[in-house]
Amino acid sequence: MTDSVFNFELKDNDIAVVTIDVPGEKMNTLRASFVDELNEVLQKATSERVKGLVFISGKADNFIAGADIKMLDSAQTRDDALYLSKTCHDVFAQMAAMPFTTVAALHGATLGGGLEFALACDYRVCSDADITKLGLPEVQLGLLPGGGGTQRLPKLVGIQKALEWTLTGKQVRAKQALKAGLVNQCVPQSILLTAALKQALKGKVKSVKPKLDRVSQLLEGNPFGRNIIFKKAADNVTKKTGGHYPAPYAIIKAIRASVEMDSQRAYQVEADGFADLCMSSQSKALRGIFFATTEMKKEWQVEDKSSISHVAVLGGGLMGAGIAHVSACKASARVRIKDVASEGVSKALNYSYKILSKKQKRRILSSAELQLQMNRITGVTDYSGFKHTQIAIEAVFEDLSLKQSMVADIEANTNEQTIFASNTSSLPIHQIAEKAARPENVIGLHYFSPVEKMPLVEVIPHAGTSEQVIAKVVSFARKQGKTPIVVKDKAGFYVNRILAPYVNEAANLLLAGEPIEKIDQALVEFGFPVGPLTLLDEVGIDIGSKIAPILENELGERFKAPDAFNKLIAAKRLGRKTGKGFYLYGAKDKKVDESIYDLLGISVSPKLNKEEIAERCVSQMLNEAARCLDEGIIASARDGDIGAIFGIGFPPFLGGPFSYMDKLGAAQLASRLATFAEKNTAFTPAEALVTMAENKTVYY
Ligand SMILES: C[C@H](O)CC(=O)SCCNC(=O)CCNC(=O)[C@H](O)C(C)(C)COP(=O)(O)OP(=O)(O)OC[C@H]1O[C@@H](n2cnc3c(N)ncnc32)[C@H](O)[C@@H]1OP(=O)(O)O
Repeated sequence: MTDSVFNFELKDNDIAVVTIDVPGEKMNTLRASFVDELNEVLQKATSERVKGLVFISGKADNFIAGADIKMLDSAQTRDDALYLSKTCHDVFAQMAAMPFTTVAALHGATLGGGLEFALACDYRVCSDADITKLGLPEVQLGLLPGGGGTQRLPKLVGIQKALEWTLTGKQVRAKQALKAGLVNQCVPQSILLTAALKQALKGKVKSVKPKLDRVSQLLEGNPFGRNIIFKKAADNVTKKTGGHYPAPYAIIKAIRASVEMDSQRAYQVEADGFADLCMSSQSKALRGIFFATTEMKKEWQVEDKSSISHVAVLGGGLMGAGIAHVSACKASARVRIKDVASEGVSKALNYSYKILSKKQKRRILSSAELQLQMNRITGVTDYSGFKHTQIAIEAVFEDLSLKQSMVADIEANTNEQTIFASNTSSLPIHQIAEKAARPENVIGLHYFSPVEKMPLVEVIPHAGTSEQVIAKVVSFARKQGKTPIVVKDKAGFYVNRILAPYVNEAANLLLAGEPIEKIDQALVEFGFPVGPLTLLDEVGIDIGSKIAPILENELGERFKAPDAFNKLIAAKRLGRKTGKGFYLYGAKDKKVDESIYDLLGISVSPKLNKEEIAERCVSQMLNEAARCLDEGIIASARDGDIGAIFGIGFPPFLGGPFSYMDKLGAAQLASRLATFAEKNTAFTPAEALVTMAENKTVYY
C-alpha cells in the first residue's frame, strides 16, 4: 500500500492513468490536504507530455463520495469554508485547462465534490452497475455544491434539470445520467478502464449543448423564460420547506449566476454561498444527522454474516403489505404473507405491485426486474411453507391474546432459530413473549406508516431476548433500508411516547377554542411536515385513542387523552380512512369540518399566537424525550434525535429534540414548563431537566 492518494502510471501509448485511492479508507473523499498532490500529478502529466489522462478509483464500490464532511465540519470560520470552496475551484479549473484530454472513469458513488471532480474532466464514462450513482447531495447537508457544481452542471444538463437535482440532492443512475448528458458514455464495469483509455487516446471532445426539448430550449434560452424558472423554483422551495433552510435559495442564486454573470463573479457567488451555509446552524444540524446515522450503522454488528433470506409476514393489511414490500424489494428476501383470508393476501400483493408499477412507469425498473421482485412474494392462508422461515413479522390487530397465539403458531410451524418479531405499537413485548417456548427469539419491530417511505424502525428487545437476535434484527432492518434504534420495552416505546403528549396538547388547545387549521399551521411553521391534528387524522383517531390508555396506565395521568376523542369515534370520525376526522377529505384536498366544533361543544375563540401554540405542544414532546433518556428508553441523546426526526419528522434543521433542548438551554425550558404547569400539571418539568438546569449541563 502506498501513502499516495493519486497514483500516477504512464501507459505505453502516452496515456496516464491516475488511480484515486485514499489510504486506509473504504470510501474516497476529498480533503484540502490532497491538493498539492493532485497539482503534482497534473504537472507530471504535463511535463511528460501525455496525450491523455484517465482518473479512476482504486476502491471497489466508489469513485469519490464528495468532500470529506469531517473536514467541512472542522471549518471554524467563514474564511476557512471560503478557502475550501476556492481551493476546489482553483484545482478543478486547472484540471479543466489541461492541454491533454482528461477522462473520468466512474463506478459506484460519485457524489458531491466527487461529481464536481468528474465535471472538471473533458469526458465522463461510467459503469452501468446498479451501485453507480451520481449526484450533488450537498443540499441534504444544508450546503450547496461548492466545487463548481452549480456552474458546470447547468451547462451539461440544462438549468431545470440542474435545479431539480441540486435542490433535491437526487442521485441518478448510469442510464439516466447518460440520457441527460451528465456522462458521455455508459459501459459494463469490466470494460470501464478500456473505454476510458480509448477515449483519452481520441483526444478532446467538443463541448455539446444540453439535450433539451423545444419548450425547455425556449424557456432556458431567454431572460424572461429563465425568470419564470427561477421564480417557480424558489416558490416551490418555500412551499416545501417553509423557508426554514437557506441552502436551496443559495443554490438557485448560484445556478442563476452561472447563466447571468461572467464566470469569475458567478464562481464567487457559489463560494460565498458555500461559506455562509457551512457556518449556518441548519447545516451544522444536518451534518450532525449524517455523522449520527453513519455511527449507528456500526452498532449491533452480527457475527453471522449470512443475511436473512426467508421472511414470513403475518397479516396482509397496510402495515403487513408494507413490511412484505421492503423485505422483498429492499432486503431481497423471499417473503410469504399469511392472512386469514385470501383477499388479504391479494391486497398485500397488489400493494407491492402498485409501487413497483409506478417505478416501472418512471423507468426506474424494467418489467423483468418488476417480475423478479414480485416473484419473491407469495401468499397463503395457512402455515404451509413456513419451515425455513428465519423471521416472522406479525402485523395483526393490537390484541395481546391474538399475538400470543401467533407466537405459539410460529413456534409450531417453523424451526428453533425462527425469530418472532411483533410490529405492535403499544403492547409490551415481554407480555407477547410470556407464553413463548423460546422467548429469547421474541422481539418488537415497530415500523411507521407508510412502511416503504418512513425511514425509522424501533427494535424492542424484552429482558429475555438474546443479543444475537437483536443484532440479527437490527441488521435485517438496515437491509430493508431502515434506520433502526434499539429502545426499551416500556409503554409507547420511544416515538409514540413523545408523540402522545404533543398530540394531547394540540387537542387540549382545540378544546380551549383554538381553531384546527391554526394549530396545524403553527406546528408546520415550526418545521413539522404536518400538523398534529392532520397527523392524528392520518394515523386514525381510533388508533391513537387505543394507545392512550396503555400509556396512561403504565406512565401516569399526564398521558390521559381528552375524553372528546370518544365523541369523534362514536360519530365515526376516525380520520382520513373514514373520509372525515378533524378535516373532511375530498378526492384531492381536505378542509376543516366546521361541524366538529359543535360536536365537541367548542366555541372557537383564539387566544394564543402560533408561536405560543407551537411552544406548548413542542415543550410537551421535549419534556417526555428528556424522561425517556433518563429512564433508558433510548440509549443516547443521539438515538433520541434520530428517532424523532426519522419517526415523526421533528424538524431536521433543529437537529432533533435533544439538540434543540441544548439550544434552548435546560434552565429556560424547565422554567417555561414550570410556568405552564401552574395551570396543567402534565407540564411538570422532568426531573432530569431540572437537574440539568441546576448543574448547567447539556446533552451534547
Ligand atoms: C465542496 C463539495 O461540494 C461539498 C461536498 O462534497 S459535501 C459531501 C457530499 N457528499 C455526500 O453527502 C455523500 C455522503 N455519503 C453518503 O451519502 C454515503 O456515505 C454513501 C451513499 C456514499 C455510502 O453509503 P454506505 O455504503 O451506507 O456507507 P457509509 O457507512 O455511509 O459510509 C462509509 C464510510 O464512508 C464515510 N463517508 C462517506 N461519505 C463521506 C464524506 N463525504 N465525508 C466523510 N466521510 C464519508 C462514512 O462516514 C463511513 O465512514 P466510516 O466507515 O469510518 O464510518
